[in-house]
Order: sequence, then C-alpha cells, then structure tokens
Amino acid sequence: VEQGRSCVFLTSSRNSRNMEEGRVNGTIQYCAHTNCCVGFFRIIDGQPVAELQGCKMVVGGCLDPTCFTSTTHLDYIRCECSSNLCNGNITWNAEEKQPQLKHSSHSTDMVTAIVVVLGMLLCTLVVAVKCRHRFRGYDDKQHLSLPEESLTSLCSCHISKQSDMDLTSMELQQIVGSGHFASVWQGSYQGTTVAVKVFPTWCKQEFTVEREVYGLPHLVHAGIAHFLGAGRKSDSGDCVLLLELATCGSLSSFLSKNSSDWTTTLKLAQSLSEGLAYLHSDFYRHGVHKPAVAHRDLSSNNVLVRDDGTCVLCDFGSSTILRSCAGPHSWQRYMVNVQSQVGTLCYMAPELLDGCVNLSSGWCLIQGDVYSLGTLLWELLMRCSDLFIGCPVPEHRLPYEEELGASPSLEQLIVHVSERRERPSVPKHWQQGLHDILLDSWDHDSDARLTAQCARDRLVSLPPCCSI
Ligand SMILES: Nc1ncnc2c1ncn2[C@@H]1O[C@H](COP(=O)(O)OP(=O)(O)OP(=O)(O)O)[C@@H](O)[C@H]1O
Repeated sequence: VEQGRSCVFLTSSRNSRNMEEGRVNGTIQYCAHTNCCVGFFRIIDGQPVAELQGCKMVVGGCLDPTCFTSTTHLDYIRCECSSNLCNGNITWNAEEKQPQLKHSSHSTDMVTAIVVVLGMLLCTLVVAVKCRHRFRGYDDKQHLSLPEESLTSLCSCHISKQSDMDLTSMELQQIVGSGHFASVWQGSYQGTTVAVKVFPTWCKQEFTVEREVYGLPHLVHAGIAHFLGAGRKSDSGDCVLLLELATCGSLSSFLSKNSSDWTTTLKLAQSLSEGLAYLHSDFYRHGVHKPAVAHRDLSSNNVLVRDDGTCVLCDFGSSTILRSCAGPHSWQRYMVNVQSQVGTLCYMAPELLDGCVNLSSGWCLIQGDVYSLGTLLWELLMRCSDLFIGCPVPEHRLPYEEELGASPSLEQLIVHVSERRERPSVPKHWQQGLHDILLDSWDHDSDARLTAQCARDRLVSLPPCCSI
C-alpha cells in the first residue's frame, strides 16, 4: 500500500514532466515529493473539463482539502488541494471567473511601479557615477576622452528598463507544459503562434530574473529560445513572457517518444552545445557588452526541440548573469542570484551537489553547466539508433535513473556522483571520440572540464556518418 498523497493523474502527451512527481498507476499518481494535488481545467460550454492533473511540483502551499479555483486564465482555471484524489473535481463558481482584485491591485501596482521606477533611477545614477569615476581615472592616464554614451554602454551593470507589451490581442489556446513556477501555453499574439509563459503573481521574482536574461544585449541566437516580449495579463495581473513556440516540446518529451539516427542526434547535440557556448560567451559588439550567463538549471525539461531538429535553451529563471563594470572576466563583484544551490538534482555537478564550492565564483557556475551538458549529451546519445545497431535502443532514461531510480535523493546523488565519482554508463563499443567528449565534460575536477565551445567543436569534428 502506497503511503502519502495520491492524486488523480492526467497528462497531455507533450507534458511528460509531471510523470516525474511520483509513480503513476492508471489514473492515480502517488506523490513522491509533495502533499498537494493540482489540476488545470478548461471551461467548455460552461463546464470545467480536466486537461492536466497530478501531484504539484512545488512542495507546500495547498491548505485546502478541496480543489477551489486558485487562478484563472481566460477559459482556463487551476486549483490545488491537500486530500487524496481531491483534484478530480474543481470547485468553481462561474460568477467568479475573473478575479475580483482589480481596484486594490491597481493601486498596489501603481505604488509598486513608482517604487521600481525610483529605485531604477537611483541605481542607474549610482552606476553611471561609478562608471564615470572609473573611466575618468582612465582618461587622465591615457589622455582620452570617451563620449558620454560609451560610459554606460561599456558598463554591463547598467540594467536598461524594458517596457511592457500590450497583451490585449494575446490569446491562450492550450497548455503545453508546466514547471515549478509557471505554466506554458500555446497561444497567439497579433496573428502569430507563440509560447506564453505565465507566472502567477507569487512567482514575480522568477519572472524578473528570466526577463532580465532574455532582455540582455545580443542574446539573440539560434540556440536560445527567441524572446518576443513581456508584460502582464490585464485580467489577473500575472506576469507573462512571450517566446517562440518550439513545436516538438521539451527534449525530455522528444526523447521519450523518439529515437533518432546519427545525423539527427548530432544536429541536436551540436545545436545544444552551440546554444550553451553562446550563453557563456562574454564579448563587446558595437560598444555593447554581452555578459556571460550561467544557466544553472540545465535539464532535458529546459531544452526545447524545434521542428527543424535543433535544440534551444529555455527557462532562465535560475540563471546568473556574470555582470562586470570593468570589462569581461571581472565577474565576481556583480553577480546576482547566487545565494543558493539551484538546479535539477540528477544533472547537478558533484561540487554543486555536495556544496563544496564557492558559489560566488562565476567560473564554477559556468563549469557546473558544462557537467550538465555532458549528462544531457549522454541522454541524447542513448536514444541514437545508429549507436545500438543489432540491439534495441534503450528506453529514454534520465542520468542515473538506471542506477538510482527516477527520483534519487540529494544524499543518494552525493554518495554516487560526488563520493564514488560514478557517471552514467557509456556503452563500451562507442567510438573513443564520443567517450572522450562525455568524460571530459563531466570530469570530477571542474577546472579540467571542456568549455561548451570546445564540446561543440569536438562534436562538429565527429564523422557525419557514425563509424562505430
Ligand atoms: N517556448 C516553448 N515552446 C514549447 N514548449 C515550451 C516552451 N517553453 C516551455 N515549454 C514547456 O513547458 C515546460 C515548462 O517550462 P519552463 O521549464 O520554462 O517552466 P518553469 O516553471 O520555469 O520550470 P522549472 O520547474 O524548470 O523552473 C517545459 O519543460 C516545456 O515542456
């Protein structure tokens, strides 16, 4: 008999993610991490029809044993609750379809907006004065005089204010995924199909971090989800990011449904490492600094697959921007969002798992990403049919799932990955080039690991037709 919470389970084929929250038996999920059930329902002909049900991804927060409506997105409603199978039905009052917050939230928004604007003005002033001071010293020595605008453009601590989009023409059509913080929908905006990432108001911090990353100068790259803008829903006040829609969904759901030949696998692997190499890059172009960004939560749920067979990185809610006012490679003083360990456990580097690392070192965060890249490449390669000729391609597995099960604990991973220095097992018959890329990406010594750019270069130099 299973202990703990059981919830009604229903998933869309594109959202395999909530499978990880506990064992599923038919229409019941036994929660491994939480005491809360959650349900998303669509209102069709005035009646709620379930679209996604299961264990909630975030621990805590559900106080009510009955599933009352908690958030509303046009014709979608969501509820969470704390008794067995409570998410089977939603308690929903059609009259209350739109939240009744308008008046008070408007005035609160106004006050918040004023405080934010004043805060930003003050920060900009302080940063400008600091940069000015720094460059004035330089000027004195070099007898140079920099034009006024280059003072702020050289200074990547300067955060430019991004304006909100008008979202009145946005429509949400169907849910395509949900994570710990947000739900992601297929929608339309001004006639174009888009992905809409909706953050409930209590996840504003994650929204702000992610928006800031997407809004960095020069962050447009084929390997990074294309950012279209951000704003707030007028009905609920929820924060919204508008992104390109990756039609094949997450890499995790892609791999669980498809095995691929060598050419397809190589394309996925190369585009993935190219995206990460670009994210990590730190350069000036046209006088504007693109700082390095550490993703910090790379997993096959945070990589998407386009219909052209390439990967794109998404979900920058845990990322750290390695800002610098003094130019590239002087990261330490200006990093934000490094307070704690973040990431998906089975992709986390040994030094991050056991906490034996100085989180304020930009290099260590970057090399933590490279370890995750190694485990992701392994996950991809394990679904390559050309690497398993004469035997069946293994089912899709997460790193260490074979050895430790689907949801290993932190303690199990510390012992396995950090203390025993075990890694996902690589079939012996694979060619040496592949072994080397994996071993050099997940080396125990983070300084000895490849860079993402180097991993990409090695993948490019592999033979186009797999000779194993
Ligand atoms: N642009 C997109 N196109 C298609 N599907 C997407 C897109 N963005 C996200 N998704 C789907 O939604 C899921 C959740 O998205 P995301 O990881 O950004 O949410 P989150 O709440 O920030 O997650 P996390 O729990 O990892 O922090 C993804 O795993 C993916 O399946």
